[in-house]
Amino acid sequence: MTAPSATVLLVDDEPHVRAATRAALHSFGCAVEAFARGDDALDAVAPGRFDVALVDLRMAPLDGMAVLDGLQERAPETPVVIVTAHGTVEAAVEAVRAGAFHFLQKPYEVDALRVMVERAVEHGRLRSQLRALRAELGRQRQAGPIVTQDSGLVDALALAADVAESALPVLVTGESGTGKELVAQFVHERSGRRGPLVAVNCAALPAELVESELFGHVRGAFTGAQADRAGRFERADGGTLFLDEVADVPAPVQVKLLRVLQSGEYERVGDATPRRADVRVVAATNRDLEAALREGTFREDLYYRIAGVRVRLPPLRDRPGDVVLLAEHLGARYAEAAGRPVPSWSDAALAALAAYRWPGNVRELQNAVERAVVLAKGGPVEPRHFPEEVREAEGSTDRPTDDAALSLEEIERRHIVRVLARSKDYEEAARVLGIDKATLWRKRKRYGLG
Ligand SMILES: Nc1ncnc2c1ncn2[C@@H]1O[C@H](COP(=O)(O)OP(=O)(O)OP(=O)(O)O)[C@@H](O)[C@H]1O
Repeated sequence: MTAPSATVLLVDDEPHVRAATRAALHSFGCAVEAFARGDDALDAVAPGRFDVALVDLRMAPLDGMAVLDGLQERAPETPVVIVTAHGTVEAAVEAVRAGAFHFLQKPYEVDALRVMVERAVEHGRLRSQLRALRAELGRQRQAGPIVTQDSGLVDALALAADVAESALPVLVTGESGTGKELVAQFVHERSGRRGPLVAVNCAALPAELVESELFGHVRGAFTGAQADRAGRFERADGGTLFLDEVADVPAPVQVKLLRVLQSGEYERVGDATPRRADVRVVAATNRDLEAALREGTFREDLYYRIAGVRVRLPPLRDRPGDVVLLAEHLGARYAEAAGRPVPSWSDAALAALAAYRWPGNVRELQNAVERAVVLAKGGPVEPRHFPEEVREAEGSTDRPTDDAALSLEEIERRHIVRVLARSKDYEEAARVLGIDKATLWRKRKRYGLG
């Protein structure tokens, strides 16, 4: 058997057929879960739990077609082989049309069963691989150039480019939506590594699953581990692993992470066999890792291992010159992908973009820009095409403001916002405003301008 660890779901209401099929499957190394009823079988189904399903067509209360339907809904990756009685080829063909992988006519030889299961398992594996590849391609297609004119960010990217070809880990820090994943792609593309870029978000996983997600597990390692499974390190072999929200790696797993970073060695959960992976790690966090160090929730040795090369991404509000640049870039890119004309921007729209604080950083800007391009229907983008909070950030929007009702302070704040948006750095803004940098800094703090 090519796939000795394949787990087969067997659904047949005849006890002797179940027993005989189970014995045959065991004899070529498969694990089997057998059910007499389709509804009980469907209750046991979860994505990735079975490598192949062998389903009898004629059963009650649920027949094979209904089980096929349920399987496609709950575990679309699992290939289904429909088993039919002699002379019911038409129904079997119908099942294949409805999405079954193939059918097997009773009575069949054990060898025919073996070949069918082997082919179905292989088919399922290829399908999963294809899906993973498509996801990777989608990820790569989305990645565009990193657009910035901020000198701090340019320096940080130059450092990332300098170390890209080495195997050194890189730590990318920045608020949510500042482009950490984009930097991981930037490093991977310049690394010359032929393997894939695989991403894992440690904060999105329940703590008890992080280890098995990173390193994989063997069948039976814990409840729900129905089959052997490769982890992200294994899948990223020869490539790059983007470890997002690294501060959320639970303490016991941090030790194992340190080990794989130092020696390339790790073990799957439930298996003592050491494995090796050649993986470059780009870690990211939007939290204060130094604070986590002080609090003792993040290991110091791991910190020094991953933070040797550090790329700091400033929040968008601290890169006022980037907002308009990015809006134009993202607007043109979106319009091109959506087959719409490249948008033009009214002055009021640009002023509104520049005045807003963008707590969700570039991701929020991207959403606002895409929405505006759609709503503007090919005409110039106006403030009314932005979400309310963006519209309201600037006084000079579509809604005329009664300037006479504003305090001097508010007028000063708005003027500073406007000048910051048009200046390439704080020095230039201070010059335009006719104040020194320290005064500008105090005013920025007072008005919450980054
Ligand atoms: N400087 C930039 N130039 C062009 N696009 C950018 C830039 N920064 C971010 N983006 C785009 O903004 C979106 C958010 O970026 P990304 O997903 O890399 O952020 P992140 O910091 O990883 O966010 P999170 O912490 O929430 O996961 C992406 O679509 C990315 O392509």
